[in-house]
Amino acid sequence: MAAIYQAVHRRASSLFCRFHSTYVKKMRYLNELKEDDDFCRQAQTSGTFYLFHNLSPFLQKVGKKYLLPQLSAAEMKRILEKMKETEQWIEKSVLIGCSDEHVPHFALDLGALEKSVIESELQGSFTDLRKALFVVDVKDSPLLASAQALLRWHESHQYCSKTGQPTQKNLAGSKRVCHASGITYYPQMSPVVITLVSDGSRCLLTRQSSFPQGMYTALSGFCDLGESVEEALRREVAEEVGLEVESFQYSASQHWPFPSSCLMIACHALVGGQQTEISMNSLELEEARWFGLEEVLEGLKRDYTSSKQDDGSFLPWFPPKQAIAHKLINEWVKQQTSRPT
Ligand SMILES: NC(=O)c1ccc[n+]([C@@H]2O[C@H](COP(=O)([O-])OP(=O)(O)OC[C@H]3O[C@@H](n4cnc5c(N)ncnc54)[C@H](O)[C@@H]3O)[C@@H](O)[C@H]2O)c1
Ligand SMILES: [Mg+2]
Repeated sequence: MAAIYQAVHRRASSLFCRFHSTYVKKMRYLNELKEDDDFCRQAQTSGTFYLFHNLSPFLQKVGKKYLLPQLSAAEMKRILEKMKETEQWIEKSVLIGCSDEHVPHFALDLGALEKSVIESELQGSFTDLRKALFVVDVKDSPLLASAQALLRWHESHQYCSKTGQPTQKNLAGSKRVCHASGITYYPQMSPVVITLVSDGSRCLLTRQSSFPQGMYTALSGFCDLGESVEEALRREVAEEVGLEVESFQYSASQHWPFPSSCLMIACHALVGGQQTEISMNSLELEEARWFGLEEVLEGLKRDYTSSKQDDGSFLPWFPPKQAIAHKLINEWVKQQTSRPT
């Protein structure tokens, strides 16, 4: 009965959808896949698959480029047969999007299978996300980050935290349910505020000891439970560098997979000209200092390799364009260079 209702509902929505844009149709289609297990199971037979192994994405190197291959359902079956595994593996995949033509995309972690066999069969390698994210085409990195985040969430939410019983994912992987308690778990992320503080003519960039040598970035911090974005922003700036924010402006947001699923909320903040002396919290930061426009422009031209000096020290460089900190720094430069002198 439920299946008939869903089929009728789908027919009605597709008629209704004739008047909708490609984007709206796509979002409605994805939503249906999340809500209807049978529909999603059927979609898995015509979808494409991105492979992971213990959360490392599968990449192919072609010339100097790293490609993110999508396997068809037929190729998936062939690989699984070759490894003497059943097609049921496909049901372990999670939905991560679809094309404008409604070809659904799934991510599947084959961590329990022999890595080297898959790598030689498909002529590529499973690559740590910390490398993969920065070598694939920039347009592919958000997909890679969110696919890994969803797979990671499922891997770490196999059991109900109330009953200790196994939880079960829906076909699309948009939730997990504990049938003993009836609790539904949804994928979670932690909100983080990232703030480029300026005093009007300089910007404040910081280093943690865990960063690659020479890399400086904007201040960041996890939001505490119950805090608004503006409260978290003011608190983090006060905690980490001892300054009081006068005003701030939202810039953009980004999903970030490290350490696991953050929603980065990026802002520009101003501190008063009278109040620019940094009092750094050395438990959290290794260095925090003001950078002038010239130094920022020079830093933007460098990366890890080119910042290394003959004596082994590193000149400042900033996060690559995949990181939202890069956007904040670029926006600050634009604002400084477009100001009337
Ligand atoms: N994409 C970017 O451009 C960009 C730039 C800077 C930082 N980041 C990310 O922002 C994240 C947070 O920045 P930070 O390290 O300065 O934060 P932070 O200043 O809040 O300090 C981190 C500490 O906060 C605690 N903490 C509180 N809530 C936490 C939670 N939900 N998850 C993990 N730890 C929590 C832990 O003790 C942790 O060591 C980092 O993990 C980093 O990957 C991204
Ligand atoms: Mg911080």
